[in-house]
Amino acid sequence: MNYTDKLLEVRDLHKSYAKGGIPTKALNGITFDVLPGEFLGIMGASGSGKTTLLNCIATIIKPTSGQILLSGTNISAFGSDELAMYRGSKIGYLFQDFALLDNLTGRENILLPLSIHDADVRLSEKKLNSIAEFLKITDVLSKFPSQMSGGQKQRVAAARCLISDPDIILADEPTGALDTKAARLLMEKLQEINRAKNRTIMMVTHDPNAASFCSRILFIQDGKIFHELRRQIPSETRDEFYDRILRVMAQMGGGSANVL
Ligand SMILES: Nc1ncnc2c1ncn2[C@@H]1O[C@H](COP(=O)(O)OP(=O)(O)OP(=O)(O)O)[C@@H](O)[C@H]1O
Repeated sequence: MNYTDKLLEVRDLHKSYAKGGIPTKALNGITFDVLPGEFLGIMGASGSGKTTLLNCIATIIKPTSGQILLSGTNISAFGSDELAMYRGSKIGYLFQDFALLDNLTGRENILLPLSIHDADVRLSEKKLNSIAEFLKITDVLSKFPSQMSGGQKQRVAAARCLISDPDIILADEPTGALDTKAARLLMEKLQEINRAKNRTIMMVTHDPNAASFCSRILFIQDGKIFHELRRQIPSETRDEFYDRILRVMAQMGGGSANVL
């Protein structure tokens, strides 16, 4: 593996879908890097290509052209064994709708990635208990997803991401199905995961409030990068960063937080 100080390098990424015979250009030449320890937000109007970008990095879909390198290794060239290893241990994916298995308890859902890899049971339990305490989900570990609140489900999903120590956590609208209070608690936890646990996070969001927890934001328009904002840490408060996010959103169209 080639050494690089960039965790992720996305180079001239294109993705076209053939929809009803008419190709849709979802990504139209996207290039950026992610450094270890960054909390990168991806914003943009509906249909601008955010999920497509995240899913290319997650190897859920294949780009039409361009390169994605993780720690210097081109993931687009992976064979099926390497892909399975990459998905299982290098990335964690947090979905808007949690993607928990309904017939498994919180504990079983969280341990699932480890049980697939035959991990040491006692070590796994120890790790699980410390992550559960951190995410304030200890009391729901023996409950099924149908017995949990939305916020608890998303924190269980976050614990499932953390348990396999991924290099990067990809999150697609993780607060999209949560009320304001649960969304805030999740974002505070993600920020702590990023800062105190030094995890790299890349998060797609429509919500400027959620985005204000990020250290940098890429704004996507028509499959291209339109603008980039970087939070001045520690001098810039989250409120000040939020105001700058709103201003870019206004420039991108409509002037209302709801348009993106
Ligand atoms: N499987 C697919 N087949 C055909 N077209 C698709 C497919 N997935 C996405 N698209 C199209 O690609 C473009 C980008 O979609 P994408 O889901 O990446 O946007 P997005 O920014 O995540 O949108 P949203 O914020 O609404 O989730 C859109 O025009 C969409 O209709």
